[in-house]
Amino acid sequence: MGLVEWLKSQVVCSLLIGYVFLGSGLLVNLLQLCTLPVWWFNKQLARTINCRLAYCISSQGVALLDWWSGTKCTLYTDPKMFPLYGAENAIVVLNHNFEIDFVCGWSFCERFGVLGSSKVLVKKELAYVPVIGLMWYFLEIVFCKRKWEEDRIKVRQSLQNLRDYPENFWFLLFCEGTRFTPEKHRISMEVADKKGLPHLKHHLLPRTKGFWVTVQNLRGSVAAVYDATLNFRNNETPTLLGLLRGKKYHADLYVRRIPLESIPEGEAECAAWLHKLYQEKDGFQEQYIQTGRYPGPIVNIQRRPGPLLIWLCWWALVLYPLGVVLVSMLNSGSTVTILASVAICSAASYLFFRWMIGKTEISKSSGYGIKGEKNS
Ligand SMILES: CC/C=C\C/C=C\C/C=C\C/C=C\C/C=C\C/C=C\CCC(=O)SCCNC(=O)CCNC(=O)[C@H](O)C(C)(C)COP(=O)(O)OP(=O)(O)OC[C@H]1O[C@@H](n2cnc3c(N)ncnc32)[C@H](O)[C@@H]1OP(=O)(O)O
Ligand SMILES: CCCCCCCCCCCCCCCC(=O)OC[C@@H](O)COP(=O)(O)O
Repeated sequence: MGLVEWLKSQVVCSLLIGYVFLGSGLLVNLLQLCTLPVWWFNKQLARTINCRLAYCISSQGVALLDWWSGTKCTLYTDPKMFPLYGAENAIVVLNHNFEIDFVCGWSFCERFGVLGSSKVLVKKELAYVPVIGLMWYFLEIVFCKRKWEEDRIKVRQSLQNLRDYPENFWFLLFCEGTRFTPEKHRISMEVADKKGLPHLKHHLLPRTKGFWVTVQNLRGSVAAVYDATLNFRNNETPTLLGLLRGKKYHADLYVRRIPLESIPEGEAECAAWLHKLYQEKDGFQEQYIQTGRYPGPIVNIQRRPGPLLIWLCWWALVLYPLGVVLVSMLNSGSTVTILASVAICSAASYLFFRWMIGKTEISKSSGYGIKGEKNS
């Protein structure tokens, strides 16, 4: 391990990254709250401002992935479709096996210029995560309780609201509804048996209602579904903690563009279409595992410097006051007081950031998809 790698792996670096993320995030949240009056007289302007503000938060995840850890993201897709990515609204259907799949999603959004406006059908519990929750609220992200009877009206309404969104967006759907675990897989295959559906080897049985209601409500304002399959080289199971410690991974994403017109309108037909899509996705996963690559050609798309520049600005802006406080403490306080204050503040921010990271960990995944267990 070289000196730079060793430095990156030190807990103090993770602490500083967490501190910058929380400090800048809370500041952006405050600015987002200040946009509230703008919504009354110019909704589209308020939305555009909030896309830019959200970019200032989520681009830090991209900087962490692309620049700090140096993780490579390779895109397999039809080069003819390439010019459309980022130039149209799309629904993205992605497998849900990895703890950092959302960071890779952000990275691809950034490369195609839709990071600030990207959307997702997300579980309600994440609305209460500091920084991210409020950011998503102002981005009009669609929250669900994963209880269809309670969700159906709210989800439909939230989707309808997006029809006149002023920026191009990708709407991400993890149709499996929860992260893959062997137990959830076994149970979902029992459901597949009951429904007379073929077994999937690498995916949970997809939930179809969210997909159907999204297609139905965004038809006319979204041009296509991007069927996306993500994997990591060398059988890696990447983690956010790994990224924070500077560990480099290599993500491979296979994307197929499917025009929205080709998706059936009726609920049952749409559900059958999605089940077929997941059987195909399962085939791509199998091919990746066997051969280390996907069927399509590779399209080169480089990381961009924007997230790094913004991150550096945040470091300067957020660490400066911390430095001033430390220096004034050194000048005035007793050594014991200084050491105690530094230890308490470091421990508090470490625990807080560690709790947030816990939200991404599959070992702490919800009981959703396991019979009789609650969703959260
Ligand atoms: C060029 C580059 C292209 C792409 C780049 C890639 C990506 C970039 C894109 C965007 C990035 C943007 C943002 C990323 C940032 C952050 C995202 C982070 C993560 C958040 C993700 C989540 O929170 S996932 C959880 C929430 N989302 C979902 O759950 C979506 C899927 N779920 C649904 O659609 C559900 O239907 C529902 C939630 C709408 C409702 O759920 P509910 O459970 O109430 O109802 P269901 O109808 O689904 O369930 C009942 C039926 O299911 C059957 N059943 C029962 N048990 C199981 C089981 N274990 N498995 C499967 N099915 C089961 C049951 O029999 C019922 O069947 P019926 O036939 O009777 O309906
Ligand atoms: C520079 C540092 C940038 C780091 C940013 C990351 C901050 C962490 C904030 C937590 C964001 C939470 C996103 C979690 C995404 C996720 O993967 O959710 C899981 C759900 O789909 C399904 O949940 P489950 O049923 O529990 O499997």
